[in-house]
Amino acid sequence: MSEAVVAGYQPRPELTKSVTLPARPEPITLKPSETAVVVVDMQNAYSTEGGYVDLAGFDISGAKGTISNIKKTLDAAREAGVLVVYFQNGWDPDYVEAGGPGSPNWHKSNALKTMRKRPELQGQLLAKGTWDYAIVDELQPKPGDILVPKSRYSGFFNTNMDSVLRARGIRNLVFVGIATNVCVESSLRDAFHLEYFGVMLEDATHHLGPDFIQQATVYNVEKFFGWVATVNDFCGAIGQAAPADAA
Ligand SMILES: C/C(=C/NC(N)=O)C(=O)O
Repeated sequence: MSEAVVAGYQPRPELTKSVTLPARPEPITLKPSETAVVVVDMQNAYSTEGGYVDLAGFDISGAKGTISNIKKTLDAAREAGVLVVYFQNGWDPDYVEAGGPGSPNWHKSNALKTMRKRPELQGQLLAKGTWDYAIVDELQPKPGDILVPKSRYSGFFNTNMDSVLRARGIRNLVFVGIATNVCVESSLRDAFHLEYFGVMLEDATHHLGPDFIQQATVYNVEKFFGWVATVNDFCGAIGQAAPADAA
């Protein structure tokens, strides 16, 4: 699987001015040209009624607010010249990439389990080319954004995410998306082990499961793997690097 760059990109002048993002456990300095916002799996599957996680029985009523907070984040990031990378989770329509019974994914994936329980859904959940797999309308990628398809929870596993980032000199990753406790946390942990500075915008993520699980990931990120900030703080800080102010 390889990444795709959304066509029509107009290169912007390189922005070198650093900004300080108020974050926990302490503020973190970000240079826009070395920072990317990573949008994790904002597909109909994870945030729209009738999508996979809704059909699997998870509560996604909070997803609407998450979508609008992500939109705000992306508007501010693009304005400041920050790279936007989308992860898109799923498999080929025959589910070869999902793995068979020899893969733990076959046993743990709630999408695959839901389709085994309801065979009429076979071919519809997280299959490339379907509505379920598509990025939600409100967050459609823009020219210059990068799309990284992935087939497991972490966006660094069996993808070229690391090369894509290293080729562009990216050192800081600002994570938004769904689900906080699954693909966001898995990717942020892998980012940490690959020497990236990971920030999670807590109000631009949403969890699958009881509310305490969101707090568990926030705790893990803040204490062990990275930094936690809010959408308003990110937008305020990155706004300081808008082109008119660029050094
Ligand atoms: C449970 C689940 C989470 N995905 C995610 N994007 O966090 C899945 O893909 O089955």
